Order: sequence, then C-alpha cells, then structure tokens
Amino acid sequence: MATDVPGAGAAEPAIRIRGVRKAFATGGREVLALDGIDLDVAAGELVCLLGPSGCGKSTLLNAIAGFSPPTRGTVVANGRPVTAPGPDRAMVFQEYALFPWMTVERNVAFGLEMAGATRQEIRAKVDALLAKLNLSDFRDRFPKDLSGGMRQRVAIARVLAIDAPMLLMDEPFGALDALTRRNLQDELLRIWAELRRTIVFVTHGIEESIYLADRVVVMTYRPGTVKRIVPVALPRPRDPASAEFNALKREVSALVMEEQLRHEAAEGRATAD
Ligand SMILES: Nc1ncnc2c1ncn2[C@@H]1O[C@H](COP(=O)(O)OP(=O)(O)OP(=O)(O)O)[C@@H](O)[C@H]1O
Repeated sequence: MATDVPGAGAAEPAIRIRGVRKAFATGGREVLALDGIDLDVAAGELVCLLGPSGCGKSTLLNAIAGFSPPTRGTVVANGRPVTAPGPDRAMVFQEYALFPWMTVERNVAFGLEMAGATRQEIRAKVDALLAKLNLSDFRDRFPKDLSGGMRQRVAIARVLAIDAPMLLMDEPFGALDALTRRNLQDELLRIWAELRRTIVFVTHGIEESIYLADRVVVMTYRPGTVKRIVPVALPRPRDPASAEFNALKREVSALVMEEQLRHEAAEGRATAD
C-alpha cells in the first residue's frame, strides 16, 4: 500500500499509529498534549521518542501501552487495536516499579507465576534471565539493598520474563549516573540484538537516542506532533566521539533546541498572563 506515513513499509508494522490526538481537561482548561500523530514502527525496530519536557512522549507511550486511550485516532499493536493494556506490550518505567517486599528472584518470577508457569519452567527462565543481566549473585537481595542500576536491571529482567514481543520504556535510565546509564544502554542493545523485540524508548537524552535507536522520532512541543524522523544508520557499537555521531547529534540538537525555545516562550507567556 502506498503511503507517506513515516516508517510505513510493505510488511505489517508492529505498531501503527494514525491521527492520534490526546486532550486533557485540567482545571476547566483543555491541554492538547498530542495532535495528528502518524507513525509506524516495524517489528524488531528500536525507536526513540525524543523531545523536551512536556512534548507528549509519555502520553504517546501510554497510548501505545493502552493506559490512556487517545481522544481521537487509532493505535494498532501486534495486529490488534489497542483498547487496554495487554501482555504483548510490557512497560519499563524510570522508577523501577519493583515489589519492595520480594527478593530479586521473586520479582523476576512474578509475571511467570501469574501466567501459571510450572515451578520448573519458572526456575529455568529466572536462572537464565538473572545470568543474562548479571544478577545471579543478587537473587536473594531485596530492592532496597540494590543500586539504582541494579534495580533497573531487575525491572528489565522482570519484563523479559513475560516474553512480550514489545517493550515500552519510559526514560528507564533517566535517574542513573552517566556510567551506569551507558552500561545499561549496552546491556539493552545486547539483549535486543539477541531477542529482537520491538522497543519504543522515551528519552530526552539526545546522545542516548542516537546511541540506541534505529530511528529517532523528534517531537514538537505542545501539541506533540512528529517534527522529524532521523534515521541512524551508524553501525553498532556506536562511538559517540566519532565525526558521524557528532554530525547527527548536531542535527538532532538543533531540532530539539527549536522546540525547547518554543516551550520556554510558551512558559514565559503563561507566566506573563
Ligand atoms: N493526566 C494529565 N492531565 C492533564 N495534563 C496532562 C496529563 N498528562 C500529561 N499532561 C500534559 O500533557 C503534556 C504532555 O505531557 P507528557 O508527560 O506526555 O510529556 P513528556 O514529553 O513525556 O514530558 P516529560 O519528559 O517531562 O515526562 C504536558 O503539558 C502535560 O502537562
């Protein structure tokens, strides 16, 4: 089917977003968070949603997750219209979302227990995931005894345990220091290369988006629309010090900066009102 929708190709995409608009009513006022979003994400693709605070990245991710349906437009994921959260779309949040009263092992096993897996299946899968994420020595610890990076690893292991074909990640590494962040980015890329899940990753880190993504979707400040899609054709592992990486970083920074300035101008107007 001929189409000019960004990302649209011959194969059925993993995510098909058409005409999505999302308005929130707050204090008698309407906030238009998203408008006219058209986007396709291919199966196995890693796409970053990038833009300044308030441009609607989380709102769009929540619409894909089924947490908050759009006011208008449609989201189809894995061939089915999204009307509610589903086990085919696993979410990873910035604040880990672990059960504090469960050990690492139990946290990772939880989704499998809920799905009715046998004790043997659970044991095999949890062992493999803990090994994959370098957590085997920490299986009996509680979240409070782990660093932020470790907790986020547990959160990722937990989501991988349920075998969702799609991972939706909302600034998952935003609270981590630079070194831990790079480590987890590398682990995510390693796991993604092995398992080839579809990943939609929200960030406001320009370097992070270019380091990770097949395509960076730069969004406009309110209402959030797709401003530009920047394909990142650099081979992995990517070198942030390389000339090619920096050329892309300059291009994406300029786009984000335009929206940041619009954001500041809008806030200035709101304060003056
Ligand atoms: N439940 C809500 N009620 C009212 N307004 C909301 C609600 N959720 C989001 N908004 C507004 O919609 C806009 C987009 O918010 P959203 O959180 O999606 O942006 P974001 O790009 O993810 O920002 P950040 O990077 O700060 O998380 C913002 O102006 C926000 O205030």
